[in-house]
This record gives sequence, C-alpha cells and structure tokens, in this order.
Amino acid sequence: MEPLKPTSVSCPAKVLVAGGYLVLDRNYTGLVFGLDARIHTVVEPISTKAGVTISEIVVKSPQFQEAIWEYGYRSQGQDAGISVTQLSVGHEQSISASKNPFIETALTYALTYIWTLLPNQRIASSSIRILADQAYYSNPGTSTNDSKPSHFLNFNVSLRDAHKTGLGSSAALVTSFTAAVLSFYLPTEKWDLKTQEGLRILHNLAQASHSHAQGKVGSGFDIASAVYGSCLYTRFSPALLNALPAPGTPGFATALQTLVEGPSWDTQIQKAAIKMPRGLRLVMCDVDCGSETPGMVKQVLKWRADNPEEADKIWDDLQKGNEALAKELTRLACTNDNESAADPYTQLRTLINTNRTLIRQMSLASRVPIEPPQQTKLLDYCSTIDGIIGGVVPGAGGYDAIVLFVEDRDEVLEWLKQSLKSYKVDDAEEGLKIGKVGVIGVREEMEGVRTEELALYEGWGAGQ
Ligand SMILES: Nc1ncnc2c1ncn2[C@@H]1O[C@H](COP(=O)(O)OP(=O)(O)O)[C@@H](O)[C@H]1O
Ligand SMILES: C[C@@](O)(CCOP(=O)(O)OP(=O)(O)O)CC(=O)O
Repeated sequence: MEPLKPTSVSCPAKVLVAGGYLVLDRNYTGLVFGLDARIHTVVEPISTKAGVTISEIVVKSPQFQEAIWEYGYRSQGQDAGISVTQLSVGHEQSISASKNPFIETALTYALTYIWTLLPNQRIASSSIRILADQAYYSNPGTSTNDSKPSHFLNFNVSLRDAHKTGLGSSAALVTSFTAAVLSFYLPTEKWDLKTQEGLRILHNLAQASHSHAQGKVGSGFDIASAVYGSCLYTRFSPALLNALPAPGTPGFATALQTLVEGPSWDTQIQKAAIKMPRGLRLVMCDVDCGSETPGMVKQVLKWRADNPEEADKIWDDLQKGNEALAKELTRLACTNDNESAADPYTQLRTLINTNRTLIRQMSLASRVPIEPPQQTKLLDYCSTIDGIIGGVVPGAGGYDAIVLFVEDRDEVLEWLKQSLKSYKVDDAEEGLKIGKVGVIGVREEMEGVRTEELALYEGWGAGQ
C-alpha cells in the first residue's frame, strides 16, 4: 500500500436566489448560486513511533478558540460500519460542551463508506484541519503574526461566539470534510473527485450525513452547491434517508454504500441552467438582525397544508417566475448584444419584481415575514441606485440578508457601500428592526468542490 499523502479540498458557500420553501418539495426547483467564500479541510498522516498502533483522528479548527475534537474509531460487527467516539480533550472543557455534531457525523459516514470499499484494511490515524474564509463570520478576524500573512484569519473567539453571516458554513464544512477524508484514504481507482461518479457519490454521502446531523430538515440545496457550484436544484426524496439504519446499528454500512452508489438517489442538478450574465455580479448584504429558518419553514408548510388551493396558485406562479429568471440569466450570459441595448436588463428587472410581489403575497397569506416591510424598503432603496438591477431576500428570507444583481463595476459597489452607511431604518416601524446593513465580501462562484495546494495553509502549521 502506498503511504498516505496530505490532501486538501475546499467547497464554496451558497445563496438561494429563488425557490425558498418551494425547493423543499420535489415538484419545484431552487436556483442556487455558489459564492466565492470557501471552507477548506486538510487531512494529514500522524507520525507514530515504530510499532505503536493507535486509532485516533484529531480535528482542529485553528481559527477558533478551544476548537479541537479528538475521536477514537473502530469497526463494529454485523456490518454496522465504523463507530466514532469523542475522546477527552485534556482541558477543562467538557466533551458535551465541545461536541461538534457536523464533524462527528461526517467522520462516521465517511469512515464507514471507506470501510465498505477497503474492508480488510486498517484505517490509519490522521490529523485534520478546517479553515474558513472570513465572509462566513462577521467577527473581525486578525492576521496571524507570521512574517508571511495568511489568507485565513484568526477569529479570536470560540465557535459558539462566532456570528454566522448565513452563507452555509455547515454544508461547506461537511462537504469539504467528507471529500478530503475520502481523497486521503481511498485510492483513485475506488473513488475519484475528478470524475462525475466521484462527485455524485460525494454529493449523496454529504447529503446523508449533513441531513442526519441537522435533524433532516433542509432541502439540501446547500450541499448541492458545495459540490457542484451554481445550479438549478431539485431535491432528493426525503424517504431515501428514512430507510437508512442508524449509524452503528446492524446493516448500516451496506445500506449506506448502496444508497450513495446506487440508482435510487433522485436529486437533479442542472448546472447549465444557471449562469451569471456578463457584466453583472451578485452582492450579498448582511442586515445584522437574523431569523430562525426552521420556525419559518414550519409555519409556511402549515399554511400550505391548511390552504392548498391558495398556496398552490402562489407556488406555481413563483415556480414559473423562477424558471423565467433562470432562463433570462442564461440568455443574457449567452448573448452578445447586451452592450448595444439601452437597458439590456429591463426583462431581468421585471422578473425580479414579479417574483418579489409573489413572495410578499406568500408572506402575507402565511403570516411569515419572508419579505417583511423593512426588507421591502431596503430592496426598493437599493434598486434605485445606479448600476443595481434589483434584489431579493435569499433562502428563507426574513431579517437575515439581501442579495443584489449589480453591474460589475468598482464604482457601483463603492457607491452602494457609501449609500448603505447612511441608510436609515424607518423609526415608525413596529416589531423587529433591521440593524446596520453591510456588504459581505463575496460574489458568485460557478465552481463547486476542488482540491487545493497545501501551500495555502502556511502559518496554520501542519499538526500544530
Ligand atoms: N470553521 C468551522 N469549524 C468547525 N465547525 C464549524 C465551522 N463553521 C461551522 N461549523 C459547524 O457548523 C455549525 C453551524 O451550522 P448551521 O447552524 O447549520 O449554520 P450554517 O447556516 O452556517 O450552516 C456550527 O455550530 C459548527 O458545528
Ligand atoms: C426555506 C428553505 O427553502 C431555504 C432556506 O435557505 P437559507 O439560506 O435561509 O437557509 P439557512 O442558511 O440554512 O438558514 C429551506 C431549505 O431549502 O432547506
């Protein structure tokens, strides 16, 4: 067997530009853009003294305080796969306080899948590092005091105190983690990130473990964009995962392998259906307030169940609007005569506004603040700025963020930033009030998962 080589993989963040709530149902689609903030996972061998065999995997997220998790692992009988147990980390923090369910579940699923492919081989110990781009968190990061400043910043807080900007950290983490662990342990004849089949298996495995860690609530559009980048997404049937035995119980390993490799997985990814028109870009703004997605989802789905006729009408109109939006984006991206028209984006503007009207109808009818009045005002305000085509509340909506289609010129972005500095929320509003609105340093990213050069992590020391 060849010695294991250090491996690194990264995945992009996401923004669901159209299809929030609808995408939870397989009859509808979600239009998701990848974003150029990435989470990286690096896996390296641990050197042990000759003759000493340990089965330990140490995971660190060195940009955060106390972010270290040590796992022991062993194969179970009765085809139950590999069980992972968190070991004491040797300082005052208790194991339960330091649990990271996303890492623990991704490790259990990835090692179990590896074991099904290499049943007679011992899985060697390794050391794993996770490094995230600044845009995932609004905490101000500081440079490492290395003479060569790193691309990655130190956030100087624990993960518990990190303020997420809603770019899908757990999905990018689970997907890059799963891909890096598979790449590290498996020879390319067994699994290869560079093939369509390798991507399909990675997608299915990451969906299964992320869904398990998250409590099976999401549509999985965030994992799809972590693997494939920007795409038009149709979710998998939720029933696929209900049939999977629990990790560590008899039959889990073969059932997992059959599920991720077999033909039953029914996600549809249409990559060619999503493009960014030449001359445009996405801009994300954080509204420094925040909404709880699961509660909003519950309420919208209850409204739909109680009012099927009204809901189906709005959803079908929204689906048509979303498809038209995707079509117009690809049309603009593929046509050459944008420059000659007086305003090449008239149709795009109209489509965005029609979708927003339908979203507000759904908001009113379901009494869920998907595009609440303060966000309407903010979006309307931004849409009047020269060079801004329009925008929407992404994903579940609420008071989290807005996403804008903007002409890709420095002066437009600068003017937007200046305008937002002096933007005032109406004092007369009742209820929740959005806070400061800031531009997040990201733009669209068409590419999904990719391998990275180890030199990127200099200053974040191997196995430190
Ligand atoms: N850099 C990181 N290192 C380790 N774990 C992380 C990191 N970023 C996020 N996570 C994990 O993902 C969780 C956040 O996931 P979630 O609440 O679903 O937010 P998001 O919407 O960003 O995915 C954190 O509690 C932590 O367990
Ligand atoms: C409602 C949804 O369709 C979209 C939610 O998108 P967000 O981007 O708002 O999600 P989180 O970052 O996980 O809060 C639920 C789903 O599809 O999972």
